[in-house]
Amino acid sequence: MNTMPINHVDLKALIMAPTKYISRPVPTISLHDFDSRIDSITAQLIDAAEKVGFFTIVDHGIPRTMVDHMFDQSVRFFNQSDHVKAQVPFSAQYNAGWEKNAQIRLSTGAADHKESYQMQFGAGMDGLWLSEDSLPGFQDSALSFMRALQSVSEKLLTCFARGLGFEDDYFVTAHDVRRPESQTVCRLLHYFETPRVPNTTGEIFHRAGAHVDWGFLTLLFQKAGQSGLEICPGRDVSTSFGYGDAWTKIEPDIEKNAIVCNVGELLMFWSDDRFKSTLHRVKAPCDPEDYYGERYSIAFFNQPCRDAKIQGPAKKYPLVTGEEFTRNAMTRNYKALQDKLKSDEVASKEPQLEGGAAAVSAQA
Ligand SMILES: O=C(O)CCC(=O)C(=O)O
Ligand SMILES: [Fe+2]
Repeated sequence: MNTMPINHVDLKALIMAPTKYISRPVPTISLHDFDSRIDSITAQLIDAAEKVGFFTIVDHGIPRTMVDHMFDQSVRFFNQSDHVKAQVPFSAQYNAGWEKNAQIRLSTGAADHKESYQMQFGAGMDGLWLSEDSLPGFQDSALSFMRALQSVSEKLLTCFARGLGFEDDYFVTAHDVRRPESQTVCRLLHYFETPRVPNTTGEIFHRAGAHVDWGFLTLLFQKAGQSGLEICPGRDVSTSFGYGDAWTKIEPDIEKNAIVCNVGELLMFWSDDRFKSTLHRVKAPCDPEDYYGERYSIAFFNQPCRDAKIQGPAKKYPLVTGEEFTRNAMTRNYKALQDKLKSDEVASKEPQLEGGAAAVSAQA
């Protein structure tokens, strides 16, 4: 939810300036012996959500072989020709499907150089899976992986409910992926290799422009060596674009099979702003030490069911449904982007603002 007005600064110049980094501990939280340690895990999660908005979880029970298998499936998917992938185009209505170079971020006013494919659990995916003939076994593998992520997510949702003083199953029920109202999304991401030679046009090859996620909680897998994810630390910058601020790298930790988690705007809202959604990006490579190769990542966005009733324990904000929250976020971002494009005079064509992941700063 990018609620703050856009800073009218020369973003391009700031993006091209050498990035300032600070090191900042991003908590690592183990889920081992979850049932007997739930209170201690809850305390750690709450602390991380309040102070950083980003944390990693380990000992979550998803074997690395399963993660690697899903990355292999992702490579298989993206290796299909564009013509084939275009058979399952991104649908704004269902927030699912494939997009390429279509997600324009509010922070950059330009499209990310990437392609992504979003999958859901239910009927919203009708017609949005490639056929078994084109990609045998893909759908089964993806759904098994998504179910595994859902079960890890449910542990975290239970802790967040307990930490906020709700019944333990409160968030789990609101995010029930077996229901047709489910909006939870798994997103495969593929960023293209970036040329190392400085380009004469000055075009910046954004990977994922700075944004905050608007869902509840995002779980992200990275691949060994394919770095680039960065967060802009500090609570104060969580709702503005913070260019020029100091960033912190979140390197892939494959040895520990870590899942990177971040609080989305919805959890911030639902906690009456107690938990902070944090600005992050996949950096446009520009410094010599940056990673310029192609990058694959997998994000799982916990989203509430359309009919979930959303209001924090202190009722700081009026109650909204899951559907309204999503629609409001998209409308606000859509409008903000249009204003930005107008003011930047870069609106040479109508941006592709389908909503959801391929929309402005959506799911992303
Ligand atoms: O690819 C990544 O590492 C991050 C992706 C991301 O932030 C998003 O899709 O919301
Ligand atoms: Fe994100």
